[in-house]
Amino acid sequence: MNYAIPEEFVQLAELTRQFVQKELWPQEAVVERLDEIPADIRQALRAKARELGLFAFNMPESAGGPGLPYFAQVLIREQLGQAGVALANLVGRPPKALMACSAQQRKQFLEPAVQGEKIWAFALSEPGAGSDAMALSSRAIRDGNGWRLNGTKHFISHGNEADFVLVIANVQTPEGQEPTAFIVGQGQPGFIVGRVQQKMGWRGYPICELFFDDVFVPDENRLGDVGQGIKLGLSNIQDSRIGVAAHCLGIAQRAYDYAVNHLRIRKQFGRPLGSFQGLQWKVADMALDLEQARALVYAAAREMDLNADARQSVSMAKLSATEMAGRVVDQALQLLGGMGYTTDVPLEMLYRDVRAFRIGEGTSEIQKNQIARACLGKEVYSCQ
Ligand SMILES: Cc1cc2nc3c(=O)[nH]c(=O)nc-3n(C[C@H](O)[C@H](O)[C@H](O)COP(=O)(O)OP(=O)(O)OC[C@H]3O[C@@H](n4cnc5c(N)ncnc54)[C@H](O)[C@@H]3O)c2cc1C
Repeated sequence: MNYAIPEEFVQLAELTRQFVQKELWPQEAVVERLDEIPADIRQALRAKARELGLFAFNMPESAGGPGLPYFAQVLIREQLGQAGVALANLVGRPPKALMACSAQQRKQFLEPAVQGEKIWAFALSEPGAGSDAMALSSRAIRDGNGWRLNGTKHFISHGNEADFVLVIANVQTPEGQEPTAFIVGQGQPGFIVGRVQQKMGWRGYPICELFFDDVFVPDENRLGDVGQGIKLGLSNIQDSRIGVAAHCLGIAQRAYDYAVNHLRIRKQFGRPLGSFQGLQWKVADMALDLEQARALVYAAAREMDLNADARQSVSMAKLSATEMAGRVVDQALQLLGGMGYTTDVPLEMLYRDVRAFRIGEGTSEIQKNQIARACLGKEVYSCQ
């Protein structure tokens, strides 16, 4: 399909495609086996991503990033999605919430994040607060020139290895509980890394429990104002959702390409598999499914570039692309037969990896809520 992609964005996507295929694909087997990215490989790949200008591709120029439009970011992320999740994420995307850094905080937090010198984790989810992010039980209480932070977080990506964690906790004010963002450094007294949570896919990409036991946070490590925590934490939720959607296009495309190639060369009953009409129709369904999702993702990114309220379109794109990728990878694996189930080909990895995207950055059900709210209007939608 012709999406009238500007030539410079086509080149960016091509540069990313080559990086993925030359640098990331060869490391997938070792990451899958070890469930971690060895330090030397991690450093080399981060350096390469920086050299190619891909690092922090999500950041605006004012933060030292390339200032790419969302459409270009989506094209890059789509290509990165063709690699295993942990490797794809080495191309850092610092939390956009850091844009709220004060002039003083920029040097210490924002700049090292954009340059890839410091790794960040974002800690919102708790055992009692998932889709309902407002149900936080983490608390911060005023203590002299700072705060005492107590609480438990879980599922925190890179929480065990991040230099800094952006923690959202409630502060009691006369108006009630006000979610507020705090920056906590690794190794600070009372900051305890708990279990690395074992999971189905995303090997080499740790998620873990974090405990905050009376951690002292100086006031200069508060990000934004009291009460701005959820707003800040979720300030890049549209970016994250469109990014996940684009990533899933990449996963699905890789699986689809693998399956189509297999149908061309594999023969059974004396004929290429691709000559059986039952399988041809599967390919047609996969191609259609993929292209429908791609059209939604590209359209939503363009809407974001127009500074429009793109919440409904982004939720449609996220819902459509993540669900589509699950279906396409499943069919692709089926088309490879027994080979698809082995670790000799990447389909079983993609099958495991793709599942989490229907959960993170707002589940499929939460995307439907967002879409329905826009369709029905807030008053009717929220009427009890
Ligand atoms: C791989 C991975 C990485 C993650 N990384 C991070 C991270 O770095 N930082 C972080 O803070 N969090 C992270 N998370 C957590 C993630 O954001 C949550 O898992 C997600 O928001 C869903 O919350 P939950 O798991 O508590 O599910 P729940 O909210 O308990 O939902 C359970 C089920 O109920 C459904 N449901 C809930 N409410 C409604 C409703 N109102 N209407 C209809 N259905 C509903 C959900 O869709 C889901 O199917 C990560 C999760 C995963 C899997």
